[in-house]
Amino acid sequence: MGREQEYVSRLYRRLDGLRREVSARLAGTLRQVAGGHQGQWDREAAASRYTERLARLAAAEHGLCFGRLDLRDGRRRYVGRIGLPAEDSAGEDAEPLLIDWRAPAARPFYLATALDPHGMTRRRHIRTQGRRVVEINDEFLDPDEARRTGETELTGEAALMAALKADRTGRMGDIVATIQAEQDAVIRSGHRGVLVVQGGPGTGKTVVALHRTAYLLYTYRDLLAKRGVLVVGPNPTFLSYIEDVLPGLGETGVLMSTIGGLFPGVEAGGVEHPEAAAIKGRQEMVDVVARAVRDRQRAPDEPLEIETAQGTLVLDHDTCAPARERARRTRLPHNLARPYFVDAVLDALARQAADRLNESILLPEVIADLDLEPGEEPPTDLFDAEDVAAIRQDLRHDPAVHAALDEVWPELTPQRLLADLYASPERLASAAPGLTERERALLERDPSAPWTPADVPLLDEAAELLGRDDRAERARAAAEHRRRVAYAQGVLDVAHGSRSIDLEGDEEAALTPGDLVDAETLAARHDERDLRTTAERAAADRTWAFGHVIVDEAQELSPMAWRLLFRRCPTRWMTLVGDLAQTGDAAGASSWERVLEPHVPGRWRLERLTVNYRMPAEFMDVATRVHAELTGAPVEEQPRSVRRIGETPWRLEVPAAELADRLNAVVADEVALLGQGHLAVIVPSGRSKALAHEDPDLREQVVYLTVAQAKGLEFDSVVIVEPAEILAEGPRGPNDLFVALTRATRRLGIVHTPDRPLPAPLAGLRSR
Ligand SMILES: Nc1ncnc2c1ncn2[C@@H]1O[C@H](COP(=O)(O)OP(=O)(O)OP(=O)(O)O)[C@@H](O)[C@H]1O
Repeated sequence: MGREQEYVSRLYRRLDGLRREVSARLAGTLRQVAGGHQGQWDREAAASRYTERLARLAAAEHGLCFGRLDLRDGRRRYVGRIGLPAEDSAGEDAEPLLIDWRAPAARPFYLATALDPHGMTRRRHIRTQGRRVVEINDEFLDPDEARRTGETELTGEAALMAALKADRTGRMGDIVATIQAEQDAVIRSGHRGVLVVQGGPGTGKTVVALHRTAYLLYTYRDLLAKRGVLVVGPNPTFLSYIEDVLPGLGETGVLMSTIGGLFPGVEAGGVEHPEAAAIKGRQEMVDVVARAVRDRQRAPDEPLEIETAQGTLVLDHDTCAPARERARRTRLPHNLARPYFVDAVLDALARQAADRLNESILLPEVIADLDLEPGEEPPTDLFDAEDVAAIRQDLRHDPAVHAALDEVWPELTPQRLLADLYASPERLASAAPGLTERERALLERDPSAPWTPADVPLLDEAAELLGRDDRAERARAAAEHRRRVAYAQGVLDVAHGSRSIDLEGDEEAALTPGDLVDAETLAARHDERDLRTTAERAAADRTWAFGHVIVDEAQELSPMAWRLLFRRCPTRWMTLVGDLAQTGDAAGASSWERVLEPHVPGRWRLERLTVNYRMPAEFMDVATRVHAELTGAPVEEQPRSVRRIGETPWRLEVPAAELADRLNAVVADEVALLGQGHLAVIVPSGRSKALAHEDPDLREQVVYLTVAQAKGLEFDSVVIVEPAEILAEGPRGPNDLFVALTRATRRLGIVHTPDRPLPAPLAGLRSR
C-alpha cells in the first residue's frame, strides 16, 4: 500500500502541475490585450478551451487513479479518470503515468478474466479517500487457477460489492472503477446507427448510457463538440438524479432535457389527463396536425366581403380554390406557400376591382354618349395591364385585404395552430375524424392553459408543416452585411488615401491594409461572433442537428416523440436504453421493432444487459414473480442479481382508518434503520396530492413519490403503499408495480389495507 501511495502521490503532483500550467496559460490569455475583433475572438476561444481543460482536471481530483494492470512482460499500467502524460523531464517517449479509462489501453481492466487474461497477470483495484490510498484489492489472472476453482463472471468483485453496498445519496454516481464486461461492450460499441440496449431493472442501463456519452465525447471529440450530444430523460426529477455523472467524468458540454423541454420558447409545465397525453402521442396525430393545417387553407362557402379603398370586393370560393390549389402545388410548408396563395388572390382581386370600376364607369348612358365610329365596338375595359398592376399594389397594402387573407390562409405559429385547434370542437371534429367524440373532448382546452409535455412533439410536427417565412429576417441580415462591407470598404479607402507618401518606391513597406485584406473579409471579422456553448446554441434552436442522441427510459416515448427525436438526429446515430417490462405510459412501447422499423428499417442493433446490480436476489425474485403472474412474461428474461442479503421483503396490513398514522410510524422505524441512507415511499397517483411532492428533492432522506416519478431512481429502502391501487390505476398497472418493486437496494416493504387483494407473491410475504 505504501508503494501505491507513493505512485498515487506522484500522480496528484502531476495533476497539480498540469493545473498550474493550464491556469497560467488561461491567465496569460486573459491578460492579452487583443487587437480588434479577430484577436478578441481568438482570445475568447483559447480561454474557453483552457477553462474546459481546467474543469476536466478538477473533475479528476476524486478517485483520480482507481486501478492498475500488471502485464505479462512486467510492465504496469495505471488506469484513472483522465490520462496523465509523464513529467516533461522523462522525455517524449516515456509511457504515460496514467491512462484514461476510455483509452483502448485501459480496456483489459474491464475485460480481462482469469480464463482470458488479455496479456495481463493481475488487476488491482485501488480505493482512495481524498488523496490517500485506503484499500487495495488484487485479482490474479491465472488461467490454470481459474480452471481449477471455477471463475466468477464479475470483474473486480470485491470493489463492485463495496460500491453496491454503499449508502445511496439521492444522486447517481459513476462506475468507472467497476464497469463490467457486458456493460463495457455497450459503452464502447462502434455501431454508427441506432443502438438499443434492453435490460431489466438495475442492470445499469442509465449509468452505462452516461458512460457511453463520456466515451463518445472522448473518442469523437471534434465531431461531437461541434454538433453536441443530447441526453433525453423521462422527467426533471430523473434529470436531477443523473446530473452529476457526466460533470464528474469531466464532461460538461451535453444538453440534458426531457421531451417536454425540446421546443425552444415553450415551457411545457402543464399537467393533463394521462389519456389525453396518450392520444396526443399516437401516430395518427401526424394526420390530425396535417389536417388542422389544411383546414386553415380555406376556400369559403360563404363569400367574404372586403371593404377596400377600391370599393367592396368579394373573396369567394371560386377565387380562393384555384389560388389554394396553386399554393399547395408548390409543396412548400404552409407559411412559405402563403405568398403564392396571396399572389394569386391579389391577381384575382385586382381584376375584380378593375371590372367593378369598368362597370361603374361604362354605364349604358355613358356608352350612348360616346362618339363611336359606325361599326366600332364600345369599350369594355378601360384598364391596361399596368393599371391593373397599380390596383394590385394598392390592394396589397390594404388592411382590409390583409384581414381577409388572414382568415383564409393565415400566417401561423405552431402555438397558434394547436391552441386554436384545442379551443374549438368544430376544428377538432374536422381535423380528427378518426377520434371518438370522447377522445376529442379530452383534447379540448382553453387557449390560455399551459402547454404539456405531450404537446411538444405536436408543436414540433406543426412547426415542420408550417415552416417559417423568414424572408424579411434574411433580407434584413443581407442588408446589414452589405452595410458592413460598404463600411469596411470605406475604412480601406481611407487607409489607402492616408498612406505615407515618404515610402513611395519601397513597394513592400508601402503595402496598405487593402492589399492584405478585402472588404468582405474585413466585414466578416466584424460580424458578431456567437460565443455561446454548443449545448446553449442547440437548446435555443429547434432545428439543431445533434451529433449523437442518448435516450433513457426509451420505452416511455410515444410515436410522436420519436418523430421529434429522429428529426433532431439526421445521422441516426443514437443510443436508446430501456426496458419494455417497465413501460408505464399508455403511448409507450411494447416492441422495439415497432418503434424503430419505421425510422431506421433494418439499421438498428439490439444489445442486452442481463445482470442486475441494484436489487438483492431476494427482492428481484419477488418482483419477477409478481410481474410474471400478472403479465405471463417469462421469468427467465429477468436479470440475475449479483448478491443476496439474507433478508426478504416485508408486508404490513393495517386498517384503512389507520393507514396514515401507521405509515408515519413505519417511515420513522425505517429511517432509524437506515443510518445515512435514503428512503422512498411510493404511493398510488390517486393519493399523490396528499403525499407526493410535484418537484421532489431527492437529497432529502425521505421522499414520497408516484411510480412515474420513481422511474429510473433507486433508494436504500422503499415502502410501497397500497400496491393493489397502483396496479389498478395506470394503463399498464403490472409494469408500474414492477417498477415500484425494483427500486430498493437494502430494504423493501409494502403497506396495505385488508380489502384490496394482493397478487399472490406479495400476499405471501413475511409480516413486518
Ligand atoms: N458496473 C457497476 N459497478 C457499480 N455499480 C453499478 C454497476 N452497474 C450498475 N451499477 C449500479 O446499479 C444501479 C442501477 O443502475 P441503473 O440505474 O443504471 O440501472 P437501470 O438499468 O437504468 O435501472 P432501471 O431500469 O430500473 O432504471 C446504480 O446504482 C448503478 O450505479
